[in-house]
Amino acid sequence: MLKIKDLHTHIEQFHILQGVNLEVPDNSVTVVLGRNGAGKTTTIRSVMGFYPNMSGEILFQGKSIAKLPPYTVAKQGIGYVPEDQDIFAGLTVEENMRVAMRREDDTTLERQEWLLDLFPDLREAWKRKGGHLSGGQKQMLSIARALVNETPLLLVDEPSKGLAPIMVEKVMEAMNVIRETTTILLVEQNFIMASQLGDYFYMIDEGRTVFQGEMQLLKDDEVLRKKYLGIA
Ligand SMILES: Nc1ncnc2c1ncn2[C@@H]1O[C@H](COP(=O)(O)OP(=O)(O)OP(=O)(O)O)[C@@H](O)[C@H]1O
Repeated sequence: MLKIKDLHTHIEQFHILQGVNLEVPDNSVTVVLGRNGAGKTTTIRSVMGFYPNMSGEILFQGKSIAKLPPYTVAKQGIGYVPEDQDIFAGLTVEENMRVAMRREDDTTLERQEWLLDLFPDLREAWKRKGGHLSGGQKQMLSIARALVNETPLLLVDEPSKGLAPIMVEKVMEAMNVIRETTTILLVEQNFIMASQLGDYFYMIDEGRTVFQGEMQLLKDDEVLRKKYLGIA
């Protein structure tokens, strides 16, 4: 679904990514792990086309998307849920959904219904303004917005960040349903969530891919987890 080869990204004068290699197989959940500042968010944002000052190859369904601007990347069918949730505080949940739609046809409205079944909290908060939602509801809305259009690939940046445990649970349950129809690339520091959802992992350290494999490998390898994640 997605292939990243030797990605280098500069932000201003800084050489942030210095060789990220990553593959996301169809119908999988692939998790990007690494310490704070390792380059996980920059990797996802590079795929979305936020940094024109990059080199390397980014292939989505076999087609190069490197250096395309974010709206073009999104239109190819890549949904993006940023770390800080891109919802409009002054618009209601309903309006936030409508703004995200590329078309208001039956298929899109059916997808919206499916998303509201997946996140009943959003149905309940339908007429509430984005700014008045809880952190968990904002995260759900951000995910729903990214998925309301035809989206073969979803990039999600730390969906559990700052959420109460009950909300983490709800988001994780929803992701488990979403994975049945959507390939996912997930950045996640919460190792419980990462290890329960992930089929494969990539470890990024100092802007480079340093390790990769099936998630089971990492679950079984305490030394590796300690070395790169600082957790036992
Ligand atoms: N706009 C920017 N200007 C300068 N440096 C930046 C900028 N954005 C990110 N960086 C630096 O790039 C490095 C990678 O940041 P990135 O956000 O990708 O890390 P991360 O692995 O996602 O970590 P975190 O879990 O803390 O979000 C960090 O050292 C960060 O300080």
